[in-house]
Amino acid sequence: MAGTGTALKLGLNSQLSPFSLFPNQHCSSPVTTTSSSLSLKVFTNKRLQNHKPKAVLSTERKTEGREDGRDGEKYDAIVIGSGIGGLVAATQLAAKGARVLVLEKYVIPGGSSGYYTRDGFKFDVGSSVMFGFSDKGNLNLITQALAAVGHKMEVIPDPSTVHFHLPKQLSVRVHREYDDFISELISKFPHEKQGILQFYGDCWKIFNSLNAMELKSLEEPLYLFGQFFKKPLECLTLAYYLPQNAGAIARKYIKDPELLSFIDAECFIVSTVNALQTPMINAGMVLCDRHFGGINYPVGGVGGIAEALANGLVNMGSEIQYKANVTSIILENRKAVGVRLSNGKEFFARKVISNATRWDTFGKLLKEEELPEEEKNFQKCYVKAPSFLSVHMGVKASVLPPDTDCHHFILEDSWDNLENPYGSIFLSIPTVLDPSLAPEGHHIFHIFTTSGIEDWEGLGRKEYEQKKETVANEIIQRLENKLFPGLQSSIVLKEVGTPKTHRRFLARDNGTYGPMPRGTPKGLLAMPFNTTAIDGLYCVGDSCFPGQGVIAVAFSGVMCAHRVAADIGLEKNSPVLDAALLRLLGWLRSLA
Ligand SMILES: NC(=O)c1ccc[n+]([C@@H]2O[C@H](COP(=O)([O-])OP(=O)(O)OC[C@H]3O[C@@H](n4cnc5c(N)ncnc54)[C@H](O)[C@@H]3O)[C@@H](O)[C@H]2O)c1
Ligand SMILES: CC(C)=CCC/C(C)=C/C=C/C(C)=C/C=C/C(C)=C/C=C/C=C(C)/C=C/C=C(C)/C=C/C=C(\C)CCC=C(C)C
Repeated sequence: MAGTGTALKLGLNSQLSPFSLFPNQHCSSPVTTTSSSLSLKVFTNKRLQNHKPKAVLSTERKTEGREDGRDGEKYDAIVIGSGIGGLVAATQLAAKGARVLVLEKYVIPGGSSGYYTRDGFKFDVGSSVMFGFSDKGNLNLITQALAAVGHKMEVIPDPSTVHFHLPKQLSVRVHREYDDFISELISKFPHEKQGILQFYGDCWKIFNSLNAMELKSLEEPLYLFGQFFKKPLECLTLAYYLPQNAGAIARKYIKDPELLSFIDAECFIVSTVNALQTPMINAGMVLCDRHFGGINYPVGGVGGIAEALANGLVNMGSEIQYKANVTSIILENRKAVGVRLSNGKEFFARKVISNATRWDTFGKLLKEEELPEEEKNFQKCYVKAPSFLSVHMGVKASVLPPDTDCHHFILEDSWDNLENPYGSIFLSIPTVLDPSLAPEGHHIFHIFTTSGIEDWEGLGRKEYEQKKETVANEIIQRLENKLFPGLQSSIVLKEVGTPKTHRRFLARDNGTYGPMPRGTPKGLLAMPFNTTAIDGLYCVGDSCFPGQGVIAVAFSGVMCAHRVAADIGLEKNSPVLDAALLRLLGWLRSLA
């Protein structure tokens, strides 16, 4: 690593372009790693060995034309975007025997679950808290997604999910062991012991029901009815909780307003809204998986997950192309048949799956089309959540008190600020678990807080840079005051990303963090699944059921792959039951 002074200078000056969260191709960046990421791995899985690898690095490497995707049905599916949602859909389909083409706008896979490197530090772009990464149960969807392409990642168990630092000096550590967490919470609210046990007890009812089921597409009737037949109690439990929210259930058992605010903070992490707006199924899933399978960090960083999935996809004979910016979805007779890139190239397939958000899919990739009723309903119930400001820093290790946890949530003075822009701060220090991510004697601080794009628009370049510096420094100062004395002076590298950064590099409308209910939702009832009103077009990712979160989008990918596989004849299907179920689901959504 360069000397400390040099690194700081680089961090603050030469690399802080308006969109400096991500690398350009001249610096130490994922670009270098991409080519090696496409190198072949030796798999023991027999079926993978039979596939001929076909790595395609960029659109320049191939000449494509209309006939390429169409005649002979070369591609069964095209996936727009390689976020975890898109990659899981693609790899699951490939594992079922489909031929898939993934088109990614950026230079590496992963979207919000990507990474970048600077001066010996390896930063996760977004997600650092990994659910679904254990080796037991049915809900370890990340482990399963990797296994489907013959890959297993080494993980480091996190002894706690998050350390909450809340108003009135309330400090709660969410221990990996459920009993330790519950005892700590009860010790802070002894008068609410019963309420605490009942609320988290309901969460376990949901988790255990989910964990007992085989997870596939809820839009596929043969599977859904089969599950009702095999696991009636579990399905009825889930159906009961499907339209409910965590806040309403918490209020049945708990009266203490401070404890209810704590439950709000628990839910805010999951959904960026309070408990009254958080679907109970999602709360149950997350608040229990962290104790059942635990939170596990992949050795080498989160970016390795997407790289392994992309490698696996290629090893199974499917393709991924980078720097492939899809600008429109091609329709024929109101059926999606292919996509067009910004360079004019066209690709065709039997099905098109969009991992862009529903706002981007219907607002940009299909902008000529009138918005279908279903999407109008979705937009009536859900708005784009604000984006976020992120600060990635390299700091001297001496600034960390002994036994510092990996993940922190900080809300200092008033519960009223929980959902306000810049109100609460998320901090991950992944080097606590995996020191290899930073040069010796250093740690990574990955800080983020909610922020709307409107705060960052209409500024001149200099003003924009100054504002980034000012806002980031305020956040850092708050962390220094609350937890890390001397933080400012321990920084050796700093990169600030704004909502504009996230809009540009993740191609998400307004840089949104994901969908957020407009009012009080009926649980998950209004959340659309993967099919759309356009024949042949499917959506996947966080604007689909069950919403935001890496494990949530992985589930969305599993569901999408199953529905598409049934539609192209790789899984059993029943067109008559399909039509009936899709109508029933549409009607249920209209009740929300
Ligand atoms: N745990 C955390 O700290 C954390 C932080 C940030 C994000 N996340 C999670 O990650 C989830 C997002 O996953 P996702 O799979 O829905 O999507 P994503 O936004 O991660 O990925 C979408 C991908 O599609 C690509 N793309 C979009 N439009 C395109 C186009 N027109 N042409 C080609 N490529 C295009 C983007 O470049 C990106 O790589 C969010 O729900 C969020 O919860 C978690
Ligand atoms: C169909 C009908 C009508 C009915 C029937 C009934 C049934 C059967 C049902 C069923 C259902 C199901 C299966 C469901 C499922 C679900 C699921 C799986 C879910 C999941 C979810 C998940 C989630 C939500 C997740 C999330 C996560 C997140 C968001 C995370 C985040 C994190 C962060 C932000 C980090 C933080 C940081 C710090 C603190 C630093």
